[in-house]
Amino acid sequence: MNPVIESLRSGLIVSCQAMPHEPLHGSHIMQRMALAAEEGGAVGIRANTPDDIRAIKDSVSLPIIGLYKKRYPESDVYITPTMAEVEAVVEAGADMVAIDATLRKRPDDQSLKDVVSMIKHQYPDHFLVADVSTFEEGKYVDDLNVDLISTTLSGYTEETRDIDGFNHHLLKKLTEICHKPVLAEGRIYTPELAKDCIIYGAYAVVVGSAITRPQEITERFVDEMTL
Ligand SMILES: CC(=O)N[C@H](C=O)[C@@H](O)[C@H](O)[C@H](O)COP(=O)(O)O
Repeated sequence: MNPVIESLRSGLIVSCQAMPHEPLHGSHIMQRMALAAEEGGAVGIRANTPDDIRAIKDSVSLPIIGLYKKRYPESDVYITPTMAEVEAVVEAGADMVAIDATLRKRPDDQSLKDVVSMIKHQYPDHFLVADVSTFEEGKYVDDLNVDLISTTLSGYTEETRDIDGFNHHLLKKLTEICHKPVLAEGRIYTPELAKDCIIYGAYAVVVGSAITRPQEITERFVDEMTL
């Protein structure tokens, strides 16, 4: 296995993301978050937008899963939706590129299969992370030329919107059938759950909000304290 992928095994990947409406938005802040994650023992960083990726690349030596969230009116696909965003993520210095790997209509009307082959053809040295929401999507993409599969979108698509919390069931099913390493991602709020994900067979665990979104962390405390 490639040393970059190998370095992620059984480790914690910290997603450092803040959208424009969030209090911690800003590449400098995400760079500090990523530094803190590195200091704490993370094995990788997941980051959104070319600016954040560049800033993090400047000061952190961990491999970066880059993505670029962009909304197009004609499609619900927003995680690195077209080749233009893939190119921007690669140019910014990401080692891996995460894309929406659901079977939904894409903004440029390309099929997922074609997008995956284009990316691997154009960027053969970059690793491709397929963000899925269901078992069927994971099974489908496992046969394409992707390097890792992540449970990122479970709970965020029409088909899965009733799923609340981390989807253990999806992780277990994917780790059973997929030939590619599977990342556990999405609403993993505790170290205990992250450890369980590794026990269930996750190759590595991606944690975002529980580490890097203090407004959400505060909210969970406040909710829990409401008698
Ligand atoms: C659904 C979607 O757009 N997820 C995004 C993907 O990059 C991020 O907003 C999440 O923070 C990331 O997946 C980590 O998940 P969590 O923050 O729940 O630990």
